[in-house]
Amino acid sequence: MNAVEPHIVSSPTGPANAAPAGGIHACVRLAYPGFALDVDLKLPGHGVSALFGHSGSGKTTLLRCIAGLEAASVGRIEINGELWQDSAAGVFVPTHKRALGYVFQEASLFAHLSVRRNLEYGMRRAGANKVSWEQAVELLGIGHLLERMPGRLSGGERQRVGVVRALLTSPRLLLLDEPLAALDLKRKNEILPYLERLHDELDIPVLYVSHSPDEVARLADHVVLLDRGAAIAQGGLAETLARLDLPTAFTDDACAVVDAVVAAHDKRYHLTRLEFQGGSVRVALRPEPIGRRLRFRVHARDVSLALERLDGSTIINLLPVTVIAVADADTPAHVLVRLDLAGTPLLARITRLSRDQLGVAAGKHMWAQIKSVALLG
Ligand SMILES: Nc1ncnc2c1ncn2[C@@H]1O[C@H](COP(=O)(O)OP(=O)(O)OP(=O)(O)O)[C@@H](O)[C@H]1O
Repeated sequence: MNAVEPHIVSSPTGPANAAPAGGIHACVRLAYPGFALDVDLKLPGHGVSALFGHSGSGKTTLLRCIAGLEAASVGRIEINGELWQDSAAGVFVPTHKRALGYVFQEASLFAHLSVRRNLEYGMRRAGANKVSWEQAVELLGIGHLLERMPGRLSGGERQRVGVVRALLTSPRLLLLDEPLAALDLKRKNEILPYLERLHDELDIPVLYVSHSPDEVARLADHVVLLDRGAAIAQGGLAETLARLDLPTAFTDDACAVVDAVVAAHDKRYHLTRLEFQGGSVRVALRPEPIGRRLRFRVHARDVSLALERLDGSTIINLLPVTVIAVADADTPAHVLVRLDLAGTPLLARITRLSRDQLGVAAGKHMWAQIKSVALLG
């Protein structure tokens, strides 16, 4: 992690050579002694794209390239139709003209200015705001903190102020570099709902660097796995998590993530039915109203397989699935099975013995028994 001061960057008027809108394209190369970054990313122009990878895999370096902080980087960077860099054409828009908000592990605020003055300082240097003051302050829930001095903020509050400050610069792209890394679990859980609201209520694409599979599962729509400066996978979150061909380092806690909608509440048994593409599951009664979107996670170790529907069982979530592929798991005793549930990917971790006894192989129709479902958020 590079310790750099956060930027407050202003909104550019927009380079003359802007191309039609169309996602984030970051094709970047940069070499340090002993490390080379070489990626070609095509990411959606909305939602949260998580950059995930081990320490030293190049996540921060990639963000710094996108922000224009690495003058030696070469390649092409285009953000929803705005060209920030095209080395072949000699284009390099300087950082202060890239409409981006950058939030680091620890938001560094001016200690002698109140939260309000810190935010106003950022705004003064920005142009017309895409996100209003009221909207940004409300989204991150910092209205009651505006007159405080930074020294009297908790770590989580500082980060929320840092995100508001970044939003008030009218970014076309938000770069969040492990914004929760310096927080303990309690503070992390306090701030995550605010980050989820960002995602749900603002149309600003976010690149989110994280080491934490939990954060990625909870916040990301899209994921990029970085390994030694290369993007070894990129794609939709559910699809990428269910890939069996990635190094075990990324899959030792294999799970599937499913986006669902609250479909029904059963007050008698205190259960809620969540519907998703290809099926539904029942979970302990949820407070959310019918129609609310919810994401849940199913660990591969919590999914078992049967040849027939086993109704004489205490497991209430039984789903018909098709086996897509079988691969080695984290121990020699187990295999990971990728399953398809009418378009929704699931993973099961079963023993090799069961694989052979039940003839688990690609194309086979089976029943998945889901022992536990974890709601995210
Ligand atoms: N200014 C620099 N000069 C030389 N090497 C650097 C420089 N900045 C980073 N590196 C090296 O580049 C590699 C990638 O670093 P980077 O900070 O991008 O990784 P990261 O994935 O963000 O790691 P972490 O999760 O620990 O923050 C590391 O090997 C690091 O030592």
